[in-house]
Amino acid sequence: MKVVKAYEMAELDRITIEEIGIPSPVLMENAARGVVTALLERFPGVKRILVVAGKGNNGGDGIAVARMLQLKGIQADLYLPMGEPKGDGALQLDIFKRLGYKPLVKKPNYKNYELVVDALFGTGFEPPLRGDISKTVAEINSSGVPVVSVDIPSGLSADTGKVFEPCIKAALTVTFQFPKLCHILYPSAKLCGEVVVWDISIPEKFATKIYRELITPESLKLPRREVDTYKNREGHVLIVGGSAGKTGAVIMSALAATRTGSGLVTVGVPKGLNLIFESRLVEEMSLPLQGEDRLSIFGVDTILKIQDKFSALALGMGMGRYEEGQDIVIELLEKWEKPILLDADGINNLADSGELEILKKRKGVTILTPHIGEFSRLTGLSSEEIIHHQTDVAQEFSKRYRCYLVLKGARTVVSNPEGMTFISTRGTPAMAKGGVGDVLSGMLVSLIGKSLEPTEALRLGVYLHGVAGELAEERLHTESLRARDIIEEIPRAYKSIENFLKGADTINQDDRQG
Ligand SMILES: NC(=O)C1=CN([C@@H]2O[C@H](COP(=O)(O)OP(=O)(O)OC[C@H]3O[C@@H](n4cnc5c(N)ncnc54)[C@H](O)[C@@H]3O)[C@@H](O)[C@H]2O)[C@H](O)CC1
Ligand SMILES: [K+]
Repeated sequence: MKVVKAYEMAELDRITIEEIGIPSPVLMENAARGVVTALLERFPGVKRILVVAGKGNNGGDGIAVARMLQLKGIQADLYLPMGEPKGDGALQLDIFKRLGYKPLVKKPNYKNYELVVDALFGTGFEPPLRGDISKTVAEINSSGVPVVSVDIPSGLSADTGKVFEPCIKAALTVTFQFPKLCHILYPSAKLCGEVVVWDISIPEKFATKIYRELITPESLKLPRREVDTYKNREGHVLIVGGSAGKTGAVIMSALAATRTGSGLVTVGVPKGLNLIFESRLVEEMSLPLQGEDRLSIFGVDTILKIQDKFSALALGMGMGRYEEGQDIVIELLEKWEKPILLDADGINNLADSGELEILKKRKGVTILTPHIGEFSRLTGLSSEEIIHHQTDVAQEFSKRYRCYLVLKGARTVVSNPEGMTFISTRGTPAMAKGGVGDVLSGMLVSLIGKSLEPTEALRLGVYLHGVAGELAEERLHTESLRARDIIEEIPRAYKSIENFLKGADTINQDDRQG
């Protein structure tokens, strides 16, 4: 499913109205019907509703909602704090009045209602809120009455994860045709409550040029093993990293790669620490590299000499940040010709070197998997800028440096050099713990090493990781989840996606998905 910005929605709207000929009041009628349906499903038996409507089309939707509820015998009072609406909203008010209903003449007491429908502003709103209407928003919020927002909670911008104050805090938001960025990205998504996306007859095919998409299970392709396959054909990945005090990162990546399906997994680690890895790993092999408590630059030659043995390389987990580390990263980016995934200190060392341009010169596939902090180091952008515009900044970086990016956060965004971005809404706050990123990099390099098309591999890996985290949380407890528990759930996560694709909907799609 595509995720849109306000101007894209307006354009889709325009094409539908002008080129297909569906009149705008029909779209408004569809929109209002969606709000009424979702509202009554979520709040069955509700009797006293207040609809607060603005002067634009969002207000028009609200007036239609009030009319539809009244016709069902539910008290739905209409309050127009900014006066009578224009355009299609005026048409709606006329219909409302012809049916014998009248808008309230005085400011209502919000507490007299069981539910407030917020139809003040939608996609036409440009924050921040100006004028007296700020007070109305604050009063609705402080009334404690649950709010259903039409399209977007009034006060938010459709285009970003940023929260603008004051802003309506909704229990339910009913949006039209496509979710907007504010419904998906944090922190704005927290103000939307449950999000329902309602079909209002805008054809999906008009949205092909939109570069943002949610990762949904039906869009995934699982790896498939031929009956006559053998271990090398399933990929042999090399995972390079580790330093004194940080050996666990490589171990977790390696275990995750095995569970994700690699035929063979080798860890490339400082030889001074090799015994630690040998004693913790069973199925995985180790390649002792030059270096005592961290990798030395001489290890690069050792790796390059046997490059042919491997299908992909992951670099950086627990390697440490140091000058020689920067040289290791740069030399491998230059000379390793197969797919390379850079994570953690691999990214930090690249950022510290300031040699990002080297990414453009690579022949093989390059994947960077930064979390917000690492991406901030890499780009100089503030954490807020990144979080609020996660798809935009990921897209820009991928296009500029011709690489794949997995930008990790409460939402994770995958972007490719062509500029497509994919958002995963799977996962849980329980996954905010050390080691979880190392597990992801092991899973991703495994799928890349199995020769899946890179965008497909990253979309699947990120989704699988989120589902495995949710399953671990369900089995254990939010506070108790360890990164290793996620590895243990990879098999069940695979199964749940497989069952879903077979048509048995056993996937745990909770309301975080919207
Ligand atoms: N295809 C669809 O999605 C459909 C959407 N519908 C609804 O229409 C709105 C968008 O309507 P629009 O008239 O463009 O804008 P709004 O109603 O959101 O608001 C415009 C209104 O607000 C004033 N304004 C703007 N910024 C501010 C500000 N900072 N402070 C105060 N006032 C502000 C502006 O001057 C206008 O008066 C969409 O969200 C849907 O709900 C259709 O009904 C169906 C098709
Ligand atoms: K609204």
